[in-house]
Amino acid sequence: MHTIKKLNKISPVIYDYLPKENYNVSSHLEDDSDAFIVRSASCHEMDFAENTVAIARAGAGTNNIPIDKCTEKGIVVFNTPGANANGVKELVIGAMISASRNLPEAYDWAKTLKGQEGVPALVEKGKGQFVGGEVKGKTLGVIGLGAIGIMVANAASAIGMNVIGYDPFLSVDRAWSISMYTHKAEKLDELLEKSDFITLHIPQNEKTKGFLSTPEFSKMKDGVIVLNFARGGLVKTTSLFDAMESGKVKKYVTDFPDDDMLCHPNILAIPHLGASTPESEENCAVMAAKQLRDFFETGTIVNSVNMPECIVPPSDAVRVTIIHRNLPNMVGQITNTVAKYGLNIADMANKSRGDIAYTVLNLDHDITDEALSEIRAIDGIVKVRVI
Ligand SMILES: NC(=O)C1=CN([C@@H]2O[C@H](COP(=O)(O)OP(=O)(O)OC[C@H]3O[C@@H](n4cnc5c(N)ncnc54)[C@H](O)[C@@H]3O)[C@@H](O)[C@H]2O)C=CC1
Ligand SMILES: O=C(O)C(=O)COP(=O)(O)O
Repeated sequence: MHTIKKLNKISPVIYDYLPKENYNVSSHLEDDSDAFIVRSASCHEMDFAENTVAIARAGAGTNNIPIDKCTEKGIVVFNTPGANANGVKELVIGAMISASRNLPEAYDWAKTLKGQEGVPALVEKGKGQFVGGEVKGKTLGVIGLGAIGIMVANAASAIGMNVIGYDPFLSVDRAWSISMYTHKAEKLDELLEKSDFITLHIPQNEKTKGFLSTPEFSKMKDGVIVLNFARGGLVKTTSLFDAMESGKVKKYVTDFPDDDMLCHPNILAIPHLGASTPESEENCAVMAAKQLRDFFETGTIVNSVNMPECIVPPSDAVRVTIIHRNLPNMVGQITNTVAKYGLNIADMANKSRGDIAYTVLNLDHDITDEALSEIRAIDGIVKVRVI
């Protein structure tokens, strides 16, 4: 029985993929669970137990997980790339149009007419104060052409916008799905200088914190609308407020508001709803549950943010999975130890990613605790598991 602690509310569809005969999935487990499934709850303060082998982020961003600490401890961190991208894309397009057409202000004003006489006439008389531009023919700058950025770019092209994308790390696979109408900027400045709307779709990490700050705002067009459905820390708040004060930024639309943004007249503050749709929640839960189950039952690793991809088919053999440092002669030492105990390796896989590597051995016979202890004692071995 594997224990999987839920750190957030996760779509119940996970139980279809993690049957209760083999998996105890609950939010009431102790912190020494074999694995965790999480959305946005912070795991930074957690101390992980020796038996913890995986964390599945049912979503895209993993800045709530201490990735380096997990790698040190041989904990595989998964995410679910693309599973909530459509949910975010739809909200970005909707919020962009809402901001341009002054819808939040208009909704609030319409409510003030409640109880007055002749509402239809008052509506006609007052509507002029909310005139707002159409997005067709305007330029949208998309920073980050990953799962979400590409969908936003393509949807914006489809409603007649000119789109400039910027992503110096664009993968070849992703490039295939970008509409031919998206102009790819070589330099961020080109996007900043030409865009009427700018939308952020990059991860938040040490390199991207404060990605938009005073130098970037100063290069933007006057009256630009900036959208942030990625993470709050990507925009330096003091620079943003200065840019709003000077009229450089007309509106800021954010899924990650902090206290001083909540009642600001030119900030559309959304309570992190990008992925909060039944569809996205289900897609993420299914993907996370499948990845955990594959990992527990076969040792397969896909969509990990800290370990190499390694797809190993199910097998009746005794399987030993080993996470270890990516150093010369690690595999040699492991296989020598196995041979010393008279065990034959029927099949094996070995993959690496930076400083870390993963070896999977299929053995013809059961492995003894003594042999396992000897493998664990090899310098550079991080985690050993028998399936
Ligand atoms: N509001 C919400 O509910 C949601 C927010 N997100 C946020 O959106 C982010 C992006 O999500 P996805 O598109 O699914 O991820 P993704 O990994 O598919 O795409 C991220 C893209 O950003 C690019 N990138 C990284 N650093 C960059 C830089 N310095 N300049 C330009 N491009 C850079 C990468 O090359 C990649 O193409 C997530 O990391 C997460 O923080 C994701 C899902 C839901
Ligand atoms: O997937 C992401 O990165 C998100 O921001 C979605 O977060 P959530 O799962 O809604 O807490």
